[in-house]
Amino acid sequence: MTLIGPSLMCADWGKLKDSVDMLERGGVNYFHFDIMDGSFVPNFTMGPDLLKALRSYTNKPFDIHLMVQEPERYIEMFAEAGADWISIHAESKVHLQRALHKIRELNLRAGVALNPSTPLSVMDYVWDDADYVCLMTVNPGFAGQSFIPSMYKKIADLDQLIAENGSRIDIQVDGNISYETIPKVMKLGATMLVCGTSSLFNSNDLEQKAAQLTAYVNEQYNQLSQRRNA
Ligand SMILES: O=C(CO)[C@H](O)[C@H](O)COP(=O)(O)O
Repeated sequence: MTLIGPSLMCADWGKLKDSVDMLERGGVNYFHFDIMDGSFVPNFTMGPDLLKALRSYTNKPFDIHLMVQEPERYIEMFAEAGADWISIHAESKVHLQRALHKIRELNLRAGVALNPSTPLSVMDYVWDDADYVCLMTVNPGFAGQSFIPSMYKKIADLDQLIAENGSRIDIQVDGNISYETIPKVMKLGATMLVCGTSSLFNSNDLEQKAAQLTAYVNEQYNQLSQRRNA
């Protein structure tokens, strides 16, 4: 199964609860929150109070992408606010292994997020400490950018490394995940899609958009499974 997670930074913040309701009715699998500190990335977004405000309205997992300079300082804060999965950037000021361990100690799924230019070798000694890798397919900080073409090879390389390591890590892709890029990233091994302006948040009828996207992703998944089993 390939999971769809709307990137809530792309939603209308004046109607966030309604957006969450509509997206859930449309069949999305999790909600993705981009947390930006104005330092690791040149933008500001949401914080733990926003998670708390939305937590009671859905049982779907909250996926927290910490685009912050010192993520280790905020893991507990977001766990208490309702996070289920937390990814931290390998490029931030962090003891990566310790931070991943800390996330898992809180019974959450731990993710490593990588900027487009960061080599996959940063995963070399933490394969056993992570549950997913969030590959940024645009430079982090802003929605509405173009997919960086060299990221196709990076997804394929990561998929191969995961197989070589016998690991069960999921590949999440984030940035310009659209009807055009989805078949390609899924074919290369992506199992978690972060969906923003390119595929979901370009209409007010979010339920219909989510249902259409869910049907499309499921169809792609079934086609891929058939080809792999043929
Ligand atoms: O992480 C992000 C930006 O840093 C957003 O989640 C993502 O870019 C949003 O999707 P789209 O590119 O389709 O607008």
